[in-house]
Amino acid sequence: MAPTAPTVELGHGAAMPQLGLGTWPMDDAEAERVVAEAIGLGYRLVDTAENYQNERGVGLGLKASGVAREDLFVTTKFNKEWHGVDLAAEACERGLDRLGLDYLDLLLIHWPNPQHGKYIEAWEGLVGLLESGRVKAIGTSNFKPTHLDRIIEATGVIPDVNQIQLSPLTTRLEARAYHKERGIVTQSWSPIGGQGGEVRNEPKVLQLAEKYGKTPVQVVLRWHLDSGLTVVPKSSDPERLAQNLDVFDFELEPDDVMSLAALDQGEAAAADSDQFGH
Ligand SMILES: NC(=O)C1=CN([C@@H]2O[C@H](COP(=O)(O)OP(=O)(O)OC[C@H]3O[C@@H](n4cnc5c(N)ncnc54)[C@H](OP(=O)(O)O)[C@@H]3O)[C@@H](O)[C@H]2O)C=CC1
Repeated sequence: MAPTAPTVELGHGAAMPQLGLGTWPMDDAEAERVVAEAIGLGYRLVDTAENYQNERGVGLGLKASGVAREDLFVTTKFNKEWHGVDLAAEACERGLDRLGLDYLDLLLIHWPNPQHGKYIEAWEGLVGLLESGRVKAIGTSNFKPTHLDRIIEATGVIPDVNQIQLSPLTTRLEARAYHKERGIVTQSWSPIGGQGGEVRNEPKVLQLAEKYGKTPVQVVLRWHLDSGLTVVPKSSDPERLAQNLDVFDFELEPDDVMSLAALDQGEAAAADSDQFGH
């Protein structure tokens, strides 16, 4: 059995596993099966979203796993239609209802949608949910430093987590430096390159896989962990789920971490949250 991922302490005190299960794109039936399997393998963090339309399946998978609620870490996110103080609270209640839970470990604003103009109000709503204890941690996703500046200035409350697209091909140095300065934990989405998967076929990755006797995906996941990042890789396959969690018995040498970061294709290769979002 693979080990359970170590945790990182978030700004508001919650302990979040450094590695968890991504669930996009899974439908309810697939999510129910995969979430239960993953927890059985040792996963404790599950990442979903209103937008994935699989929270009900995720919730059934959590229950089917038989693992106690307090030993699980559940993240969901809400869409821009809920960007408002009271609307964010309603989005949380609806998410909880779909998941069949009575609290969330982490609730994220999925995209800032700056053209919609209401993400500061959404953040104020999340601050209220944190204070009421309905959520243990609050955060953002796809927020740039300019968006983060505005919500922090408006409330004085720093997000626990900012979940952004990040891999050796999109290393997001500016965002990471900003997060580090403020104690925000960076969580990488599409950490192994998403469905296209280019990063896992990079010659440098293949060479390091050979050197460490690991798979290319294990090398890429280790790059995130050795760079101080947290990750939510997705797999629906039992063997790959086990493989992706089995990355806590080796570390990359610092030179190898740097050589993978040198694959960066720049900010333009990442989804632009000023232009994109649901
Ligand atoms: N906040 C946001 O806006 C976003 C958040 N996310 C979150 O991040 C998660 C991860 O991102 P995602 O885009 O899924 O990309 P990932 O980088 O996790 O890559 C997933 C792909 O890699 C394949 N894969 C997984 N493990 C292995 C392996 N060991 N060897 C070979 N192939 C493998 C999967 O296929 P298979 O299933 O067949 O194994 C799937 O096609 C999502 O599931 C979601 O939870 C994603 C996008 C946006």
